[in-house]
Amino acid sequence: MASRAGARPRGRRWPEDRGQDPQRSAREPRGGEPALSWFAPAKVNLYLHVTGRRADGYHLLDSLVAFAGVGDELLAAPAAGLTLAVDGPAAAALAGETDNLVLRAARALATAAGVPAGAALRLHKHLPVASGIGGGSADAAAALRALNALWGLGWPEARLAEVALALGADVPACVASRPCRMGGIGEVLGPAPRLPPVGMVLTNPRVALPTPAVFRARQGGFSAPAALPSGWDDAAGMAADLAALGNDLEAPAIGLCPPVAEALAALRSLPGCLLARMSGSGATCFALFGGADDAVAAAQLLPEAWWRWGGGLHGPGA
Ligand SMILES: C[C@@](CO)(OP(=O)(O)O)[C@H](O)COP(=O)(O)OP(=O)(O)OC[C@H]1O[C@@H](n2ccc(N)nc2=O)[C@H](O)[C@@H]1O
Ligand SMILES: Nc1ncnc2c1ncn2[C@@H]1O[C@H](COP(=O)(O)OP(=O)(O)O)[C@@H](O)[C@H]1O
Repeated sequence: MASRAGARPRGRRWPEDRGQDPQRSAREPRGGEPALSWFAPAKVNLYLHVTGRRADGYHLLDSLVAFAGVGDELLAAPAAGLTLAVDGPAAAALAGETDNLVLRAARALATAAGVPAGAALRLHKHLPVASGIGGGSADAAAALRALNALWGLGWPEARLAEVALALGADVPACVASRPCRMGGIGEVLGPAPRLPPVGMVLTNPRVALPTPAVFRARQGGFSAPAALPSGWDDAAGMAADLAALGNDLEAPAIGLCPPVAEALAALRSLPGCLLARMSGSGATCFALFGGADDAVAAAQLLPEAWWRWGGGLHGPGA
């Protein structure tokens, strides 16, 4: 349930003077080793329509993606070789991971840039793994941004996004880490409608749900892309429009993992809940509220055994 409250007060935008990367922040050196930290926020699919399927089996999507004020944190320091240490409340879920997306991202960037892959990386893992909020994708994206700076590459976001797509369909959106309209298999990123300040609760009944299985379990045809306004003035108007849309992966996810339905019912019963829906391929579900304070209070009412978080959005709209 960590948020970046210590490094970035909730509801405040990043200061303009932090340099070219709004996710980068100064960090006290750890153990005498100078390090910079990058925030890897949770990705939330406010709606998700599966609009088609490519010949290679990947699905075409239409989704409005926003980022929550909770996430992992990646620290990067100069080093001759490439190392990664993982700690934090969700680290145990990655104990058996032999090919962490952070290391894959580092190697992919080094290869693409033709530079040696040298960095001492430390990942504070807070987000539940395999849970529909793109934690691994956010970590990979943070690594790309961190090493772009550490290795002095100065690549623009579009060039990083090319390396990102080879790591996962969600990684380009996580490189952007700002609200966007997602198309293609995840690599077509357009502007999002203007988002109002909203509160958000995220919860996961602590069940991992692998993305390929959920896509495989999907039945029926395809949905049309949504028609969205240019912006919303308040959370209630945004929730009302989103209520007319859906997450096409929600039904197959519930079929594979009934606790998703329990999480949705619990979110809908919270005072002030404007909308509750599953994110991505699940099992994490979100609820929207009028403000961040309402969401913080509501999250406390969910079962303690679940992963739960309440707050505001990351970036514009926060
Ligand atoms: C469903 C989404 C929605 O944002 O979120 P998550 O549930 O992962 O958070 C993403 O599209 C997930 O992106 P990501 O997790 O990066 O997917 P990848 O690693 O590239 O693909 C994992 C598997 O998911 C399926 N897949 C993924 C993306 C896509 N557009 N079509 C697919 O069919 C494929 O079976 C693929 O082998
Ligand atoms: N740093 C990482 N964080 C999370 N998962 C990782 C990481 N590195 C590799 N993985 C692998 O990627 C898979 C998908 O993880 P994740 O991005 O959390 O899923 P989702 O996109 O559904 O939220 C995990 O099952 C895990 O095996």
